Amino acid sequence: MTEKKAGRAKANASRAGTASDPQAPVFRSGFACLVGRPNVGKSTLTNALVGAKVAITSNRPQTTRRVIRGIVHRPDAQLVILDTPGLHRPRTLLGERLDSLVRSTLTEVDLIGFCVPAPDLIGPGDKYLAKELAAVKNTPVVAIVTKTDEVPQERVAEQLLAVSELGEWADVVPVSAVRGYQLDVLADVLVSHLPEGPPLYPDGELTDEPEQIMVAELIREAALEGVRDELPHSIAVLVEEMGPRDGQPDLIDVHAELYVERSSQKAIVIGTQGARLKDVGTRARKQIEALLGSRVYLDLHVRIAKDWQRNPKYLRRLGFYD
Ligand SMILES: Nc1nc2c(ncn2[C@@H]2O[C@H](COP(=O)(O)OP(=O)(O)OP(=O)(O)O)[C@@H](O)[C@H]2O)c(=O)[nH]1
Repeated sequence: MTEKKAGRAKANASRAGTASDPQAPVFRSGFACLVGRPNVGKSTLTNALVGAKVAITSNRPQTTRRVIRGIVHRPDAQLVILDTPGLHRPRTLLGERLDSLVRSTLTEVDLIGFCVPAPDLIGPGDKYLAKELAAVKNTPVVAIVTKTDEVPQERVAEQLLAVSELGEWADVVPVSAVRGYQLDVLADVLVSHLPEGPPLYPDGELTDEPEQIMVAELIREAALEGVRDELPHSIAVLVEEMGPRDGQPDLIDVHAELYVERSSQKAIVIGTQGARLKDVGTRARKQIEALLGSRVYLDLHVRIAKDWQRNPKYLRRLGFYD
């Protein structure tokens, strides 16, 4: 069953027995997915729309490797956002899998948000994506010009025009996730393109991403802070075990492994006499405690998994399936 159908089945099951009322105001629901080059602000926008930190942001490209959902609950609608990794031309096996993940996601959603940052000139990456999106039939695409706070009004206007010329968009909306500019307008526009339907998830639920994956992403984010360019593509985190400690239900033990590809990278992550790893652990623990609302003991090990990005065995262990 596809994700969309599974969601609908879940929703229908929970509403069985409810008589339909012809006078009831229209409720819309569905899945939207934000695509765009790496670093264009998809995660930040997801967080801003959802109003909680569910996707991981960083000023490094391609930190989002998994589809993470945020759910916007409104009185008139429910918008489930799939936050996709940056769609890019495949370079490694990992890249190919990301792309097939993104492509299959695109065909299963009700709506696509195509993000293009206001400050950057339209480049080959945006054109490549626009072409990909044109091939996705029967799904409305809303073009979103992001980071408008970084440039003057005239530049925003220029970019709106340039983006409009890139393809057939259902709407074009400028927005600043950081300033909260036009977020409500964007939410209205996105919702207007959703089909009528009942809520897909229970009220109050922000994300159904398994907690372990979110915890792994928080550790990865902490490990990436302030490191050199080569590392982001080479770090992966796997949470081996997570759960309340025996006899201490208010303390959650998290055992995680941080994979790098080479011993030189291991040295960078660990730092002089383990100082950096200790710092990464402390920062990650605070984030995890905030996420889980509980005290956390974080046990973090660094391992070398040579060429894990090209090794199907490691990719499977890290949750990237064929
Ligand atoms: N000034 C400004 N910066 C923004 C805005 N939105 C995002 N950013 C910054 O842009 C950088 C990238 O944002 P992300 O949300 O991680 O981008 P992404 O598209 O999800 O990136 P990937 O996960 O690599 O695909 C971060 O440093 C954000 O703080 C915005 O509205 N204004």
